[in-house]
Amino acid sequence: MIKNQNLRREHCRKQRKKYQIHVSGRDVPAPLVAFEQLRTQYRCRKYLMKNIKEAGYTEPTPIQRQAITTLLAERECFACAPTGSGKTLAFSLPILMKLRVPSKEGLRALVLCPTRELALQTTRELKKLTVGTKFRVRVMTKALALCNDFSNLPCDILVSTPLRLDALLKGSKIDLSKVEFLVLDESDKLFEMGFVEQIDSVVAACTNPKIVRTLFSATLPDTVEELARSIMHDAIRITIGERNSASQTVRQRLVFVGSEEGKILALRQIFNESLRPPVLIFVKSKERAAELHKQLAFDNLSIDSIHADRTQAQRDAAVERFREGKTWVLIATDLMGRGMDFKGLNCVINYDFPPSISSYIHRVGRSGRAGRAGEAVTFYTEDDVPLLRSVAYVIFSSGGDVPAWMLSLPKVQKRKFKPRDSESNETTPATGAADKKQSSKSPSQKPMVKSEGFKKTKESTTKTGNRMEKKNFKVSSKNPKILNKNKKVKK
Ligand SMILES: Nc1ncnc2c1ncn2[C@@H]1O[C@H](COP(=O)(O)OP(=O)(O)OP(=O)(O)O)[C@@H](O)[C@H]1O
Repeated sequence: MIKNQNLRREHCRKQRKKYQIHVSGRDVPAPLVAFEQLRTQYRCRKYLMKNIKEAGYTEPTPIQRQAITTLLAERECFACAPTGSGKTLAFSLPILMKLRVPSKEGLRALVLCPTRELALQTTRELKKLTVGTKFRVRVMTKALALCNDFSNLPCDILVSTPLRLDALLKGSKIDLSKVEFLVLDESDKLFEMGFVEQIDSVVAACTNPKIVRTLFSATLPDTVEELARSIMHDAIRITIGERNSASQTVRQRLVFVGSEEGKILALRQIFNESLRPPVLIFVKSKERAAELHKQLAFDNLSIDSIHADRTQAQRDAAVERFREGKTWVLIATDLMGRGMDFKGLNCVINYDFPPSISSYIHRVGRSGRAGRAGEAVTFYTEDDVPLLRSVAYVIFSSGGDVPAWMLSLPKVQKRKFKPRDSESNETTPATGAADKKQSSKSPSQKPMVKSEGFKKTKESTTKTGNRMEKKNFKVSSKNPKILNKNKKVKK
């Protein structure tokens, strides 16, 4: 018996070493060896096995190996794995397995995403997995949010942005008391200022004592984990590879462009020398996106832009055309930086320097997905030097080449420059009236979070990232609102 246990432990250890799976927590379930094990050991239903096969997934990715068995064991977890490593399937698959069959009982799984675009994409992935069943997967759209009574709405899994859901909770229009699985996707983004209050109210409304809560992201700062740990129960931490690092399949380059004017010249040079569409260009604000779109309009390229000033229909169409390959070059703000999966995206260009390390990691992670090769070019000027060292380190630690002088630049203790306006403003809008109100404020205008659950004391809107950029989160020792409502909370 003891010998068998030791053998099993040794097997787990070897598996984790092979796939660079790092875990911490009590009694962590063994990682999955193969998808087939889901059928033989976990009684996975036929439809799901068929849909996994039809999606072309032959082998689980490292995060899927560990997160699937963890969630099947109904353990709460923090999962940090590189961009494009299959985190969506890592939470979708065990949720569908645990729900087993559609039910009239009401909403049983909830996935929160920071942007509407990501919510739509996640819904699409979930729908692909449920083909052949009567599972109802819904995305919380503007039209759906107008529904007056959700109790009669057939829905097993809901995907939403936090702000829209919070508005419904405030109007007592939706009941989350039956939710068995709560996923916070891109969780570090969700814990940023502006979202925390909404997350708090959603978490507090999920009163099912059996709820399993889970956080997924490619960047999970310690501060976010600490903050969430205060409400999670016996959570397991799963990290794949090095924490908060860029995907190793993306070849990353830094290009000095001298000044602002140098950027357009450098961009045209790249296009002339080696344009390999599709290309995604990141800029720091919606104004910059519109301006660059205008500048490139006569360059004989199939070009489009996506940002908060465009209507929902325009944004949806822009994403669709880019997916179909009709648009070669898409200019975007950080609205597109998180989670968006454009298969075969060859190149990301950071036209404007990213405002934080996490923004850098997520932006460049739009290419090089699912093990494919990708490329990321980041323009920088002298104004960008304060964050250059940190970005250079990220490139260096994911195997890229950077000049030695960049790594020896002085460490920036506190960001001397103001957070740029893109990430915080661009990822929240167009999810309803509340969202619009939110997005029209600059980070410095945003109200302090009053939530009693996850508290922050200082502004840190765009400061997610690795340890080089600590957030000013303060974990409240008590979370009265949540402690009262969720029985499973660790005291
Ligand atoms: N087991 C698998 N085998 C092959 N491809 C997979 C597998 N699982 C997922 N994929 C594919 O990998 C791509 C990236 O998956 P996904 O969008 O879930 O990544 P992610 O880890 O959530 O990335 P991000 O951090 O950027 O949100 C998708 O195109 C998906 O279809």
